[in-house]
Amino acid sequence: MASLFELVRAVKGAQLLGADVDVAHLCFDSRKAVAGSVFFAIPGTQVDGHQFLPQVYQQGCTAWVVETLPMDIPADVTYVLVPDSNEALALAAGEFYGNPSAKLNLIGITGTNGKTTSVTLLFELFKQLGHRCGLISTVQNKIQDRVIPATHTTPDALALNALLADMLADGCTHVFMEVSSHAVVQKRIHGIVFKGAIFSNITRDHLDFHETFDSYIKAKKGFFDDLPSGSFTLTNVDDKRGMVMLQNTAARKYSYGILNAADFKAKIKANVISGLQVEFDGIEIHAQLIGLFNAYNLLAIYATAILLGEDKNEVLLQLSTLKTAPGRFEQLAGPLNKMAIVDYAHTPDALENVLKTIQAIRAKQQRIITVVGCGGNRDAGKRPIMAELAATLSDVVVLTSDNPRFEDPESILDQMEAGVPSEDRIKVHRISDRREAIFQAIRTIAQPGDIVLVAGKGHETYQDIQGVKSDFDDKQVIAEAYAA
Ligand SMILES: CC(=O)N[C@H]1[C@@H](OP(=O)(O)OP(=O)(O)OC[C@H]2O[C@@H](n3ccc(=O)[nH]c3=O)[C@H](O)[C@@H]2O)O[C@H](CO)[C@@H](O)[C@@H]1O[C@H](C)C(=O)N[C@@H](C)C(=O)N[C@H](CCC(=O)O)C(=O)O
Ligand SMILES: Nc1ncnc2c1ncn2[C@@H]1O[C@H](COP(=O)(O)OP(=O)(O)OP(=O)(O)O)[C@@H](O)[C@H]1O
Ligand SMILES: N[C@H](CCC[C@H](N)C(=O)O)C(=O)O
Ligand SMILES: [Mg+2]
Repeated sequence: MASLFELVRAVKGAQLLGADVDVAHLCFDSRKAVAGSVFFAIPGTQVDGHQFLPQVYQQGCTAWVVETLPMDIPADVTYVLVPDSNEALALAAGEFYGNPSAKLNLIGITGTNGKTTSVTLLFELFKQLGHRCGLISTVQNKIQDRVIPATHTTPDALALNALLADMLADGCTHVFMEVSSHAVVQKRIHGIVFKGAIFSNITRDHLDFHETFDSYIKAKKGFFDDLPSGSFTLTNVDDKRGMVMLQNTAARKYSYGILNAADFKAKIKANVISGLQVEFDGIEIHAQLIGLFNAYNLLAIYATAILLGEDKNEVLLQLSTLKTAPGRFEQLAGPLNKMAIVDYAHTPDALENVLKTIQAIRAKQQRIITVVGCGGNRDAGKRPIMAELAATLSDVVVLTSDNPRFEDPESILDQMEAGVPSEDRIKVHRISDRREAIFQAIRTIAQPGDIVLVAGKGHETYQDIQGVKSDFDDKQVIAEAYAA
């Protein structure tokens, strides 16, 4: 139980009307409201949560947090009027769970690409260094070795604080989490105390939500703007917006880079099929991860570990043992020397990086066959760009579906195909059924020794068609194609 007044005391401009009450739960979804909950009415992207107030009242919720006053307020309701109910929810959730973030070494990473890879590697590294750790990521959440399924890259404020409290209760000292741009805008991380914040890179994505690239940049920058002076920031100075991110932060500023002057530098000695040979602070290591972009991920991880006070030699020793995150550049060898690579590249930048990496490490005679699609009800602007990149950087392309959601798969493919340069049309096939596309690519199009990149879904285990998620796992389908 907690007093409503106590829960919202940190919310600027909150006006409590009515007698203070004890609440047993916090909730922002009428479908989960139970008697004794305080209900936060949130204006969303689909509906306005305020419209569910009469319903939650019927369900026994007589404590409300609202941004606007409803017409009729029953006499037994206590309500708090706030300027921003997302912000109020986040602060109340922190208070309800005892502000666990402040008692953990919590590291957050934002950026278009590399978040899951980096937090997963940090989590594994710190476990190997002897710490008890938590992980919050797109693929999964983990408390040491216990898996808690993830529904979002960054959970909502309530789920996030509950998870951090569980991690703390379990004895975790270090937690590594992804911070999505949606989470910053929707204040899912408001009030969370980060010890460190990392910026990986920014390129186009999510413009369905943010509308312009500038507002997407501002959303990511908001993460750093809100950090207190006791935290540290670590930014990629080789990214054009790396320094912009830190312009208004009160936190200590550190940088990493391969091309430009930085506090933490790496030198690439070799980038081959078996991994990377990289030099950090004058010491060369072999890493099992492949591709230049992973050198950036490794450098950010190395720098974070040093900033958290870990021993340099011990960190470098462990870095070389780390393996790729699920669905990130996973290689699956097949019969006739065919090789499939499953990668979560679902943005133009990621696809370009992955294809350039494959070009750099392949043997001359190996052709690249790319199977790729673009998600429905997501940034449509990336569709022609991704198809163009696939066509120009591969020998053969199979355009296919990737979670069409509520859109017509053929219309998504039309938009992708429009980006293919006319001279590359000849290379491009179009098979909207993803299973069929993978089978064709592996069994019919690939010749012995060829490489098939299956991009966009990585670790995902479903295909979302019209809101129905059916089992679909690229790795599983590849294995079936190999065995057929
Ligand atoms: C666009 C977006 O981020 N939407 C998130 C947002 O929902 P919303 O604003 O659309 O909410 P809404 O449906 O309009 O409802 C408004 C309010 O009414 C409430 N409601 C609604 C219906 C009802 O019957 N009763 C009720 O009380 C809702 O609980 C909510 O409080 O808040 C919800 C609750 O926290 C999230 O589940 C939802 O994620 C949706 C499912 C989603 O697909 N989000 C994706 C885009 C997302 O968040 N992605 C990022 C980045 C991914 C990455 O690149 O890695 C992530 O962090 O996962
Ligand atoms: N540092 C990086 N720079 C550019 N591309 C990268 C980097 N790291 C990984 N990638 C590419 O981006 C894809 C997505 O990587 P990852 O899942 O780590 O990113 P993410 O930021 O978590 O993405 P999401 O926003 O979907 O959660 C990878 O499969 C790979 O193709
Ligand atoms: N978290 C991102 C990932 C997209 C991955 C791709 N497979 C898709 O479904 O579009 C999103 O929801 O936009
Ligand atoms: Mg992620």
